[in-house]
Amino acid sequence: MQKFREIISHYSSRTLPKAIRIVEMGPRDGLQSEKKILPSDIKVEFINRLSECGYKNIEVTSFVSPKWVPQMGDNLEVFQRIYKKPGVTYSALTPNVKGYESAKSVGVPEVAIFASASEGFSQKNINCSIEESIQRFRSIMHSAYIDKIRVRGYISCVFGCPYDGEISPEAVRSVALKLKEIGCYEISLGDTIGIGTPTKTKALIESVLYDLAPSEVAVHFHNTFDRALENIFTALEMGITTVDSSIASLGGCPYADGATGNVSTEDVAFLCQELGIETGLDINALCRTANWMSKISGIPNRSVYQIHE
Ligand SMILES: CC(C)(COP(=O)([O-])OP(=O)([O-])OC[C@H]1O[C@@H](n2cnc3c(N)ncnc32)[C@H](O)[C@@H]1OP(=O)([O-])[O-])[C@@H](O)C(=O)NCCC(=O)NCCSC(=O)C[C@@](C)(O)CC(=O)[O-]
Repeated sequence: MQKFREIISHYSSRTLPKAIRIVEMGPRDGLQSEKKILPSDIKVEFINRLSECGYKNIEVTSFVSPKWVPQMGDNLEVFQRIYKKPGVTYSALTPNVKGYESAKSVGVPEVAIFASASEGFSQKNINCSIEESIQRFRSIMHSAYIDKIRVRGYISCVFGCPYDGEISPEAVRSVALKLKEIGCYEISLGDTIGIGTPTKTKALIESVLYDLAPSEVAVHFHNTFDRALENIFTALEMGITTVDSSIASLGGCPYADGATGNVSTEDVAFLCQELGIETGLDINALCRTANWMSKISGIPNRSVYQIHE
């Protein structure tokens, strides 16, 4: 809680947005690197519970190769079985046209393509160079435009890469511009290995805001070194209003050893509440869902803000 106190005292005098949108990552980024593959029944119930927490956006699964990420191998079943609450957008990751077509076959209304700011991670994660990935994504964009499916873009390794080391803000800016040019409505900046700091966050956001409006940028921090919350509030000060997070701080990345989960949704929502920022989320419902998930899956709840039932 000391961290919370520091953030509240540091940011309460700053200019922050009145409201933000939180995109829930738990079912996808959260579960994709868990050693244990959870039964589809649990995933479906998990997403149904999340749907009652007040989100507008939940990333449900990924239509990637099951040989690469077996944890998401039940993508079709999970997407088909979840209750689709009106007003909530349920999205999924698609790395190529094959994934896109599978997602479309079960009525996914929004997909996300995922590029990297580093060549090494691009090769390890999606088996092609950055430039080749952009070409693949063009084919997805072409179909998505015809099908009226919205496309979000991710950039991984925005500060550093487990294979290539430090990444410059200019490298991220260049990929962000390409994703915008091919038609992504929003680009989420992924600190995949969680090495961001407020100073680095400021430099990165300044760089991408040369080409993108703040409303076209989201931030996606993993919390490896416990800096994610400070980085988020630095981004909010700079006009960003979309934050990716994961309930119970679930997650990691199958191709970035040692990276821990996304920043906790409960922690972000609680701090926003204390700072007078509207998230639309019911914090008690979030905490109960995190407790349920942790109990049924055996995955620890790593959120700082918890309720003990
Ligand atoms: C991109 C590929 C598929 C290339 O993988 P590849 O092996 O180069 O693919 P390929 O086109 O050569 O095909 C090989 C086989 O895979 C099949 N295949 C091909 N595509 C699909 C598909 N979509 N769905 C199901 N199956 C597929 C294809 O049909 C074929 O099957 P076979 O003939 O051998 O039986 C692979 O590398 C892959 O799936 N990678 C995804 C890895 C992944 O999900 N990583 C985690 C994502 S998280 C992330 O990136 C970071 C982020 C977004 O969270 C932000 C952050 O945290 O910072």
